[in-house]
Amino acid sequence: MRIAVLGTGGIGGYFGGRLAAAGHDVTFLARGAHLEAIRAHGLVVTSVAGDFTVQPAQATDDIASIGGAGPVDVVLLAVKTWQLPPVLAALPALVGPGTAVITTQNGVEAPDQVADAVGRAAVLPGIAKLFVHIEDPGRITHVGGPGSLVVDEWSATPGAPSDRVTRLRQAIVDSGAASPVPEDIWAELWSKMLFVVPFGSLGAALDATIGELRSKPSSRALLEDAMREVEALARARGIRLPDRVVAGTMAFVDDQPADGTTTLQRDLLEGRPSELDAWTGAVVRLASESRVDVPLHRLLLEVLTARHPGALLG
Ligand SMILES: NC(=O)C1=CN([C@@H]2O[C@H](COP(=O)(O)OP(=O)(O)OC[C@H]3O[C@@H](n4cnc5c(N)ncnc54)[C@H](OP(=O)(O)O)[C@@H]3O)[C@@H](O)[C@H]2O)C=CC1
Ligand SMILES: CC(C)(CO)C(=O)C(=O)O
Repeated sequence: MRIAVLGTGGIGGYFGGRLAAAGHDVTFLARGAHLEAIRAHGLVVTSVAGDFTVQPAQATDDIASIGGAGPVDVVLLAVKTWQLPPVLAALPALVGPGTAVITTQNGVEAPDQVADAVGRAAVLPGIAKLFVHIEDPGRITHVGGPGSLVVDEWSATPGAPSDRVTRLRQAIVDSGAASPVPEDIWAELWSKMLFVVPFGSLGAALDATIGELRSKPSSRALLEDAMREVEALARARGIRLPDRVVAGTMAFVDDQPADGTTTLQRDLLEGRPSELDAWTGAVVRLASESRVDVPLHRLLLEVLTARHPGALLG
């Protein structure tokens, strides 16, 4: 398959790297010192699921040059939410009638943003579950989590995946990652939101790891309360979340590496622009639209915005 990885960070470097190592024709969009290191030494991935290096790796900082060779089969869209606008502006040149554009962003709004650029038929909502980051220029580190990338068509027929989704899931599995079949991709996307937004915003507000949040009774209770707010919002919007989704998510929380933190928390605490608007901001915004009360998320948004004035600047 001809694949464009737009954003070679934790997610793009990990899943794109595995697909390249498995023999697919992958071009990585990267920039700066990271791009230089990839060009010089390849893309080096250290992973609890097995280390590998893509060398040579096809990498560029010019999206137009990828589209210049015609549409690709798959776009793995793996930039942060606030980095989407310029990438989406260039995306149409990479998309032909059969191209699948996989979203990997946390939150629930990226699929619609991509659909506005290239149409719903191209979009495969995706959910990445793993802890992975850029360690140094050219080097990606995967420290834990399921290591999965769930994908499906926008309007999937249960039990009857499209040919391109079947091929893609098989390619992901053959590359050494997991790609479980979701019952309902939208419920899966919201379930991830229900996990990551409470974890991310409370982790940032309290400067706590997942191990600390889950082991102190006070923060554990807040985590569950925040998850219940997202559950109420999702159900109000007609999302068919699994029964007992909060209990199931807390069991998942208990299973994650104790020192795990979210990308949101790390970006906020290190003073970088962040996805706060797409995570906590989206919960508050969508709740107001759906007339659902989310006081804990409102408080977290207020506190984090006041404490990190650059957080909403993309
Ligand atoms: N990391 C994780 O464990 C998980 C992340 N996610 C989600 O996946 C998405 C991606 O996250 P993650 O991989 O951590 O992010 P990273 O910041 O690690 O990766 C994004 C990469 O894209 C690059 N980039 C952005 N715009 C451009 C551009 N126009 N041209 C070239 N390069 C560009 C960035 O470069 P630069 O640094 O120079 O801006 C960066 O290297 C997020 O929405 C996140 O919520 C989901 C599950 C787990
Ligand atoms: C918490 C984590 C690593 C879970 O996949 C995540 O999605 C993020 O930090 O963006």
